[in-house]
Amino acid sequence: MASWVNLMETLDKYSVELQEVTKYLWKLICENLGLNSEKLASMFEDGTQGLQIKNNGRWVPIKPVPVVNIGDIIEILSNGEHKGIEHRAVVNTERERLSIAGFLSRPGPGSRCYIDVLIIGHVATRETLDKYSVVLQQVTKYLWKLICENLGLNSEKLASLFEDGTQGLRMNYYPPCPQASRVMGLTPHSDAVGLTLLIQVNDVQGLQIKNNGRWVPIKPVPGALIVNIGDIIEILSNGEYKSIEHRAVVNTERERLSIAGFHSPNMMTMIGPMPDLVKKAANYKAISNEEYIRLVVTSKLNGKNLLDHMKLKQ
Ligand SMILES: O=C(O)CCC(=O)C(=O)O
Ligand SMILES: [Fe+2]
Repeated sequence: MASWVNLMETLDKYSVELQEVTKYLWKLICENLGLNSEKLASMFEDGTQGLQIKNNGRWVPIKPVPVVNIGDIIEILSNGEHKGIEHRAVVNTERERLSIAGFLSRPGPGSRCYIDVLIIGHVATRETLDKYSVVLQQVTKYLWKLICENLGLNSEKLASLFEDGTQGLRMNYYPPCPQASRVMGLTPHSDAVGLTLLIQVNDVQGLQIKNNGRWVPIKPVPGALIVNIGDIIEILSNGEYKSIEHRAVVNTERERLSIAGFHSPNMMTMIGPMPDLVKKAANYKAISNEEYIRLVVTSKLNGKNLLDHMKLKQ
């Protein structure tokens, strides 16, 4: 399966194709403005630095690579947890500088919005990611069935909740760090979704899971999918399944890549214990999926703290 998404190759292609797309955009802009497009494109070949972002009150210059800025809407939706990034552009004494900003917005309910974000302007990987997304959905379907059988539920129960749900793909890139023991690639957390299917793209070890209070490294096995139980399955199963706390550490010499496929139920699903599984008492409260998402985006990524908001005191 990993051969379907060779991330290194994909990222290389992405960078080349992004340049192609940019060239195409220059052409369109120039046509619109009646300018010489060759001349404009040549100005971008080695980029001019000009963008600066504010960090701890200081202006930090950003190299001319594609930049993603968090916008004000995300700041509002996340109730200030993620801050819209203050930025400015300075001018150069000798060279002119141009930039293009792409604004990403969610194209309405549906399962493909994150994938669309990943491939904006990048037509070549649409097919690869589409294929990969479908394979992941097939694998989860099989897993829903197994989990239902384990829990003594109707075998279609979970599949019906997740069928029109949300699927998100995140590609994680961890650069090498000479002081690897002093930094964390990804802070300890459990995934707020139902199930995560993860591949460790290259053979650099980095994923660790918490078992009996100790961090256990997960060895990368080529082509293997790692299945992480997320918080939603813990809640729906009334605690029969426990979500797994995990983190990613970095390597001193080698970069590391992973792709996480997140699977959440459809928006109509109540996030609470399934009635068939409440034998004595519900261990978690039930809230709408919308409220749950609000809780997720306003909570800090910190171990399994999200579940503290959902647990009912017995
Ligand atoms: O990089 C990894 O192995 C972990 C990624 C992860 O936990 C996540 O994306 O939620
Ligand atoms: Fe995770």
